[in-house]
Amino acid sequence: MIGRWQSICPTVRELAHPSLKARRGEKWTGSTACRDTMWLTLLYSCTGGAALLYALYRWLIPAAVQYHGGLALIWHDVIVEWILDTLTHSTRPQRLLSAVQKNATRGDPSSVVKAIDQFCRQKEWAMNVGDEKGCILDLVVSEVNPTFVLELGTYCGYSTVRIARLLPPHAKVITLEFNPDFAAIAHQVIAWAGLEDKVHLIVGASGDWIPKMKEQFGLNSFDLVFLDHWKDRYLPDTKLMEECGLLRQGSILLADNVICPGAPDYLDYVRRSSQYESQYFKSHLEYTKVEDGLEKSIFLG
Ligand SMILES: C[S@@+](CC[C@H](N)C(=O)[O-])C[C@H]1O[C@@H](n2cnc3c(N)ncnc32)[C@H](O)[C@@H]1O
Ligand SMILES: [Mg+2]
Repeated sequence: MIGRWQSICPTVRELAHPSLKARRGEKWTGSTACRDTMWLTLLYSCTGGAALLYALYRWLIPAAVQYHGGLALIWHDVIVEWILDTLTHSTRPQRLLSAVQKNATRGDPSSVVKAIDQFCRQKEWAMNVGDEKGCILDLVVSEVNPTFVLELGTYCGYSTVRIARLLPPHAKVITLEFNPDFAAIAHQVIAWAGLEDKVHLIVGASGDWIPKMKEQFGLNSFDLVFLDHWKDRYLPDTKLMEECGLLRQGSILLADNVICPGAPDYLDYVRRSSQYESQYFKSHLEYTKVEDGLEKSIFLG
Protein backbone atom coordinates (compact mmCIF):
# COMPACT_ATOMS: atom_id res chain seq x y z
CA MET A 1 0.00 0.00 0.00
CA ILE A 2 2.77 2.40 1.05
CA GLY A 3 4.81 1.39 -2.02
CA ARG A 4 1.87 2.18 -4.31
CA TRP A 5 1.34 5.58 -2.63
CA GLN A 6 5.06 6.34 -2.98
CA SER A 7 4.95 5.63 -6.69
CA ILE A 8 2.18 8.23 -7.07
CA CYS A 9 3.53 10.77 -4.58
CA PRO A 10 7.31 11.24 -4.83
CA THR A 11 9.25 12.38 -1.81
CA VAL A 12 10.57 15.95 -1.69
CA ARG A 13 14.10 14.54 -2.10
CA GLU A 14 13.06 12.68 -5.21
CA LEU A 15 11.48 15.79 -6.66
CA ALA A 16 14.74 17.61 -6.18
CA HIS A 17 16.86 14.68 -7.46
CA PRO A 18 14.97 12.57 -10.01
CA SER A 19 18.03 10.29 -10.19
CA LEU A 20 16.97 8.84 -6.81
CA LYS A 21 13.95 7.47 -8.55
CA ALA A 22 16.12 5.77 -11.08
CA ARG A 23 18.12 4.22 -8.24
CA ARG A 24 14.83 2.86 -6.86
CA GLY A 25 14.35 1.22 -10.24
CA GLU A 26 11.56 3.49 -11.50
CA LYS A 27 11.82 4.54 -15.12
CA TRP A 28 12.10 8.28 -15.79
CA THR A 29 9.46 8.72 -18.47
CA GLY A 30 7.57 11.70 -19.85
CA SER A 31 4.52 10.90 -17.72
CA THR A 32 6.51 10.64 -14.46
CA ALA A 33 8.20 13.95 -15.32
CA CYS A 34 4.79 15.53 -15.85
CA ARG A 35 3.48 14.07 -12.56
CA ASP A 36 6.57 15.25 -10.68
CA THR A 37 6.15 18.76 -12.07
CA MET A 38 2.56 18.72 -10.82
CA TRP A 39 3.68 17.66 -7.31
CA LEU A 40 6.43 20.27 -7.34
CA THR A 41 3.94 23.00 -8.30
CA LEU A 42 1.60 21.85 -5.55
CA LEU A 43 4.42 21.87 -3.02
CA TYR A 44 5.54 25.39 -4.00
CA SER A 45 1.94 26.67 -4.01
CA CYS A 46 1.28 25.30 -0.52
CA THR A 47 4.53 26.69 0.92
CA GLY A 48 4.04 30.06 -0.82
CA GLY A 49 0.38 30.19 0.27
CA ALA A 50 1.27 29.42 3.88
CA ALA A 51 4.04 32.07 3.86
CA LEU A 52 1.65 34.64 2.38
CA LEU A 53 -1.05 33.85 4.96
CA TYR A 54 1.48 34.18 7.77
CA ALA A 55 2.79 37.51 6.42
CA LEU A 56 -0.80 38.78 6.09
CA TYR A 57 -1.62 37.75 9.65
CA ARG A 58 1.63 38.89 11.25
CA TRP A 59 2.48 42.14 9.42
CA LEU A 60 0.32 43.19 6.48
CA ILE A 61 -3.17 43.29 8.06
CA PRO A 62 -1.93 44.74 11.40
CA ALA A 63 -0.09 47.48 9.48
CA ALA A 64 -3.16 48.18 7.33
CA VAL A 65 -5.63 48.43 10.23
CA GLN A 66 -3.51 50.32 12.72
CA TYR A 67 -4.85 53.74 11.64
CA HIS A 68 -8.53 52.74 11.61
CA GLY A 69 -10.24 52.28 14.97
CA GLY A 70 -13.14 50.05 13.86
CA LEU A 71 -10.99 47.77 11.71
CA ALA A 72 -8.23 47.58 14.35
CA LEU A 73 -10.73 46.49 17.00
CA ILE A 74 -12.42 43.93 14.75
CA TRP A 75 -9.05 42.50 13.70
CA HIS A 76 -7.36 42.35 17.13
CA ASP A 77 -10.30 41.94 19.45
CA VAL A 78 -12.42 39.54 17.40
CA ILE A 79 -10.54 37.77 14.60
CA VAL A 80 -7.02 37.32 16.07
CA GLU A 81 -8.40 36.49 19.51
CA TRP A 82 -10.67 33.82 18.03
CA ILE A 83 -7.84 32.33 15.92
CA LEU A 84 -5.42 32.15 18.85
CA ASP A 85 -8.03 30.87 21.31
CA THR A 86 -8.92 28.11 18.84
CA LEU A 87 -5.33 27.16 18.03
CA THR A 88 -3.99 27.26 21.59
CA HIS A 89 -7.10 26.13 23.51
CA SER A 90 -6.50 29.01 25.91
CA THR A 91 -7.87 32.51 26.38
CA ARG A 92 -6.13 35.85 25.84
CA PRO A 93 -6.17 36.69 29.57
CA GLN A 94 -4.59 33.27 30.32
CA ARG A 95 -1.86 33.92 27.75
CA LEU A 96 -1.29 37.39 29.21
CA LEU A 97 -0.96 35.89 32.71
CA SER A 98 1.59 33.34 31.42
CA ALA A 99 3.63 36.20 29.94
CA VAL A 100 3.60 37.95 33.33
CA GLN A 101 4.65 34.79 35.17
CA LYS A 102 7.44 34.20 32.64
CA ASN A 103 8.81 37.71 32.28
CA ALA A 104 7.94 39.78 35.36
CA THR A 105 9.58 39.70 38.77
CA ARG A 106 7.29 38.77 41.67
CA GLY A 107 6.61 41.77 43.88
CA ASP A 108 7.80 44.28 41.27
CA PRO A 109 4.73 46.11 39.81
CA SER A 110 6.73 47.98 37.17
CA SER A 111 8.05 44.71 35.75
CA VAL A 112 4.44 43.42 35.57
CA VAL A 113 3.36 46.53 33.63
CA LYS A 114 6.38 46.16 31.33
CA ALA A 115 5.76 42.45 30.72
CA ILE A 116 2.11 43.11 29.75
CA ASP A 117 3.06 45.97 27.42
CA GLN A 118 5.70 43.81 25.77
CA PHE A 119 3.20 40.96 25.34
CA CYS A 120 0.66 43.34 23.78
CA ARG A 121 3.11 45.03 21.43
CA GLN A 122 4.98 41.90 20.32
CA LYS A 123 2.47 39.06 20.64
CA GLU A 124 -1.18 40.05 20.97
CA TRP A 125 -3.11 43.27 21.36
CA ALA A 126 -5.29 43.47 24.50
CA MET A 127 -7.74 46.08 25.79
CA ASN A 128 -5.55 47.48 28.60
CA VAL A 129 -5.20 51.25 28.82
CA GLY A 130 -1.67 50.55 27.51
CA ASP A 131 1.73 52.20 27.83
CA GLU A 132 1.03 55.49 26.04
CA LYS A 133 -2.24 56.47 27.75
CA GLY A 134 -0.88 54.73 30.86
CA CYS A 135 1.67 57.57 31.24
CA ILE A 136 -1.21 60.09 31.34
CA LEU A 137 -2.99 57.91 33.91
CA ASP A 138 0.22 57.84 35.99
CA LEU A 139 0.47 61.65 35.86
CA VAL A 140 -3.12 62.12 37.04
CA VAL A 141 -2.74 59.56 39.86
CA SER A 142 0.48 61.22 41.05
CA GLU A 143 -1.08 64.70 40.86
CA VAL A 144 -4.27 63.71 42.77
CA ASN A 145 -2.40 61.54 45.30
CA PRO A 146 -5.72 59.82 46.15
CA THR A 147 -6.71 57.85 49.23
CA PHE A 148 -9.72 56.16 47.61
CA VAL A 149 -9.76 55.22 43.94
CA LEU A 150 -12.63 53.53 42.14
CA GLU A 151 -11.83 51.71 38.91
CA LEU A 152 -14.71 50.61 36.68
CA GLY A 153 -13.51 47.74 34.44
CA THR A 154 -10.55 45.66 35.69
CA TYR A 155 -10.04 43.18 32.81
CA CYS A 156 -6.64 41.58 33.61
CA GLY A 157 -5.61 44.13 36.21
CA TYR A 158 -3.12 46.10 34.10
CA SER A 159 -4.45 49.58 34.97
CA THR A 160 -5.15 48.44 38.54
CA VAL A 161 -1.45 47.62 38.96
CA ARG A 162 -0.46 50.91 37.27
CA ILE A 163 -2.65 52.89 39.67
CA ALA A 164 -1.95 50.90 42.86
CA ARG A 165 1.83 51.07 42.45
CA LEU A 166 1.68 54.87 42.72
CA LEU A 167 -0.61 55.14 45.75
CA PRO A 168 0.52 56.48 49.10
CA PRO A 169 0.52 54.11 52.11
CA HIS A 170 -3.01 53.25 53.38
CA ALA A 171 -4.63 54.28 50.10
CA LYS A 172 -6.83 51.76 48.26
CA VAL A 173 -8.14 51.00 44.79
CA ILE A 174 -11.56 49.38 44.59
CA THR A 175 -11.88 47.80 41.17
CA LEU A 176 -15.03 46.34 39.60
CA GLU A 177 -15.13 43.54 37.02
CA PHE A 178 -18.28 41.64 36.11
CA ASN A 179 -16.60 38.85 34.14
CA PRO A 180 -15.48 36.22 36.71
CA ASP A 181 -12.88 34.70 34.32
CA PHE A 182 -11.21 38.08 33.81
CA ALA A 183 -11.43 38.79 37.54
CA ALA A 184 -9.68 35.48 38.36
CA ILE A 185 -6.78 36.43 36.07
CA ALA A 186 -6.64 40.00 37.44
CA HIS A 187 -6.44 38.59 40.94
CA GLN A 188 -3.31 36.61 40.00
CA VAL A 189 -1.73 39.53 38.11
CA ILE A 190 -2.27 41.85 41.11
CA ALA A 191 -0.85 39.19 43.46
CA TRP A 192 2.18 38.74 41.19
CA ALA A 193 2.79 42.50 41.44
CA GLY A 194 2.59 42.20 45.25
CA LEU A 195 -0.25 44.71 45.47
CA GLU A 196 -3.05 42.68 47.12
CA ASP A 197 -2.95 44.96 50.18
CA LYS A 198 -3.75 48.01 48.10
CA VAL A 199 -6.47 46.52 45.89
CA HIS A 200 -10.00 45.38 46.58
CA LEU A 201 -11.27 43.50 43.52
CA ILE A 202 -15.04 43.09 43.34
CA VAL A 203 -16.64 40.65 40.93
CA GLY A 204 -19.87 42.35 39.97
CA ALA A 205 -21.58 44.93 37.78
CA SER A 206 -21.05 48.64 38.34
CA GLY A 207 -24.80 49.36 38.36
CA ASP A 208 -25.28 46.93 41.27
CA TRP A 209 -22.21 47.92 43.27
CA ILE A 210 -22.07 51.72 43.04
CA PRO A 211 -25.15 52.12 45.31
CA LYS A 212 -23.58 49.72 47.88
CA MET A 213 -20.10 51.32 48.01
CA LYS A 214 -20.59 53.60 51.03
CA GLU A 215 -22.11 50.96 53.24
CA GLN A 216 -19.73 48.17 52.13
CA PHE A 217 -16.49 50.14 52.49
CA GLY A 218 -17.43 52.83 55.02
CA LEU A 219 -16.10 55.61 52.80
CA ASN A 220 -17.50 59.07 52.12
CA SER A 221 -16.40 59.67 48.53
CA PHE A 222 -13.78 58.79 45.94
CA ASP A 223 -10.87 61.08 45.18
CA LEU A 224 -10.36 59.54 41.76
CA VAL A 225 -12.58 57.40 39.52
CA PHE A 226 -11.08 55.68 36.47
CA LEU A 227 -13.85 54.82 33.99
CA ASP A 228 -12.78 52.05 31.62
CA HIS A 229 -15.69 49.60 31.45
CA TRP A 230 -18.24 49.36 28.60
CA LYS A 231 -18.60 52.78 27.06
CA ASP A 232 -22.41 52.95 27.21
CA ARG A 233 -22.14 52.70 31.03
CA TYR A 234 -19.94 55.81 31.50
CA LEU A 235 -22.84 58.27 31.61
CA PRO A 236 -25.40 56.26 33.65
CA ASP A 237 -22.71 55.24 36.16
CA THR A 238 -21.49 58.84 36.52
CA LYS A 239 -25.05 59.97 37.25
CA LEU A 240 -25.42 57.06 39.68
CA MET A 241 -22.21 58.09 41.51
CA GLU A 242 -23.55 61.65 41.76
CA GLU A 243 -26.88 60.38 43.15
CA CYS A 244 -25.16 58.13 45.67
CA GLY A 245 -22.96 61.01 46.88
CA LEU A 246 -19.74 59.25 45.91
CA LEU A 247 -18.27 62.40 44.36
CA ARG A 248 -17.12 65.32 46.50
CA GLN A 249 -16.07 68.77 45.37
CA GLY A 250 -12.71 68.20 43.66
CA SER A 251 -13.20 64.48 42.89
CA ILE A 252 -11.60 63.58 39.57
CA LEU A 253 -13.17 61.42 36.88
CA LEU A 254 -10.70 60.07 34.34
CA ALA A 255 -12.37 58.34 31.39
CA ASP A 256 -10.50 56.15 28.91
CA ASN A 257 -11.39 55.54 25.24
CA VAL A 258 -13.52 58.65 24.89
CA ILE A 259 -12.74 58.75 21.14
CA CYS A 260 -12.19 55.08 20.28
CA PRO A 261 -14.48 53.18 20.70
CA GLY A 262 -15.89 56.47 22.04
CA ALA A 263 -18.36 57.65 24.67
CA PRO A 264 -20.04 60.66 22.98
CA ASP A 265 -22.97 60.99 25.39
CA TYR A 266 -20.59 61.03 28.37
CA LEU A 267 -18.24 63.56 26.72
CA ASP A 268 -21.14 65.80 25.89
CA TYR A 269 -22.38 65.62 29.49
CA VAL A 270 -19.10 66.41 31.28
CA ARG A 271 -18.16 69.12 28.78
CA ARG A 272 -21.50 70.95 28.93
CA SER A 273 -22.37 70.50 32.59
CA SER A 274 -21.59 73.39 34.95
CA GLN A 275 -20.87 70.72 37.58
CA TYR A 276 -17.65 69.71 35.81
CA GLU A 277 -14.50 71.29 34.52
CA SER A 278 -13.24 69.01 31.79
CA GLN A 279 -10.03 68.56 29.83
CA TYR A 280 -9.09 66.23 26.98
CA PHE A 281 -5.72 64.46 26.78
CA LYS A 282 -5.03 63.42 23.22
CA SER A 283 -3.30 60.08 22.72
CA HIS A 284 -3.77 56.81 20.82
CA LEU A 285 -5.85 53.68 21.20
CA GLU A 286 -3.78 51.17 23.17
CA TYR A 287 -0.92 49.66 21.16
CA THR A 288 -2.04 51.30 17.86
CA LYS A 289 -1.79 54.61 15.99
CA VAL A 290 -5.55 55.26 16.03
CA GLU A 291 -6.50 58.52 17.75
CA ASP A 292 -7.98 58.10 21.23
CA GLY A 293 -7.70 59.99 24.48
CA LEU A 294 -8.56 60.39 28.15
CA GLU A 295 -11.03 62.94 29.50
CA LYS A 296 -10.21 64.32 32.93
CA SER A 297 -13.18 65.97 34.62
CA ILE A 298 -13.13 67.75 37.98
CA PHE A 299 -16.42 67.52 39.88
CA LEU A 300 -17.24 71.02 41.13
CA GLY A 301 -20.11 69.95 43.35
C1 LIG B 1 -11.37 47.90 28.61
S1 LIG B 1 -11.50 46.65 29.76
C2 LIG B 1 -10.68 47.30 31.18
C3 LIG B 1 -9.21 47.47 30.98
C4 LIG B 1 -8.47 47.84 32.23
N1 LIG B 1 -9.02 49.01 32.87
C5 LIG B 1 -7.02 48.09 31.90
O1 LIG B 1 -6.72 49.18 31.40
O2 LIG B 1 -6.20 47.22 32.15
C6 LIG B 1 -13.19 46.76 30.23
C7 LIG B 1 -13.61 45.73 31.26
O3 LIG B 1 -14.79 46.18 31.89
C8 LIG B 1 -15.61 45.07 32.19
N2 LIG B 1 -16.98 45.64 32.32
C9 LIG B 1 -17.73 46.15 31.34
N3 LIG B 1 -18.88 46.65 31.82
C10 LIG B 1 -18.84 46.47 33.17
C11 LIG B 1 -19.73 46.78 34.23
N4 LIG B 1 -20.89 47.43 34.01
N5 LIG B 1 -19.39 46.43 35.49
C12 LIG B 1 -18.21 45.78 35.72
N6 LIG B 1 -17.32 45.47 34.76
C13 LIG B 1 -17.62 45.80 33.49
C14 LIG B 1 -15.41 44.14 31.01
O4 LIG B 1 -15.72 42.80 31.35
C15 LIG B 1 -13.94 44.36 30.68
O5 LIG B 1 -13.14 43.40 31.30
MG1 LIG C 1 -9.69 51.37 27.96
